[in-house]
Amino acid sequence: MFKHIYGLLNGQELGELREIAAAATFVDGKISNPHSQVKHNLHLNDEDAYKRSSAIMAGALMRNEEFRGFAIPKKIAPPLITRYEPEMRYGLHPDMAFMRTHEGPIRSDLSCTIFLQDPASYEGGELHIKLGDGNLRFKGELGSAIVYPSTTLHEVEKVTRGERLVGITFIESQVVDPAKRELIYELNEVAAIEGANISTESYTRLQTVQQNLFRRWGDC
Ligand SMILES: O=C(O)CCC(=O)C(=O)O
Ligand SMILES: [Fe+2]
Repeated sequence: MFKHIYGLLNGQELGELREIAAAATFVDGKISNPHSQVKHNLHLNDEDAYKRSSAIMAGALMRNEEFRGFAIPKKIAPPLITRYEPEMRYGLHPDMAFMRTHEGPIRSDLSCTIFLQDPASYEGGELHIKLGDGNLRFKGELGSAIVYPSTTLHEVEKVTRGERLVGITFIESQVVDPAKRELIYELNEVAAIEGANISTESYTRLQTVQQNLFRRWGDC
């Protein structure tokens, strides 16, 4: 399942992130994956800038109800600003199952791209996700984010004009199994939408089902 979160970042946050990116130093993205033959991008590499920018993006994700409902996050890797200049791309790859972050190890259940650039200002650079013979392409609006399963094979297509600036992060969910997470998400969404339209007794029973499913399928 895929979730597009519109308006994740407000104007002030976007401004700060773009200012941080403009002043920071970037290095070859292979720093995090030296053996990759397909990774051609740039990672922000400046401790203070990383701290400030990841706090803004992680804060925006954690206050966003849509994100929390969909991802049921346990841990979020500090989001990292990544830049693609013309001719840069990140060829088809799977994401690593386990990652080390300076806040400790996490399992990547979901991957997330936060779009920090107006899509009209660059050409190419679509996030392309393969689903068997199917293909999904995302080029999000400024300030929006796409959350997708880390289990997919995906790539960032070549940027042919302008600059693609994004924040990337990985999320460990309280519900490991994607099918179970999706069922909990759907049930919670319907309960939130319809809760006021059913009797108090039925709503209480529904809440019991929600909590007991979560208790069975989730972990803390
Ligand atoms: O930039 C993106 O949209 C995704 C990058 C990516 O696939 C990764 O860092 O593993
Ligand atoms: Fe990836």
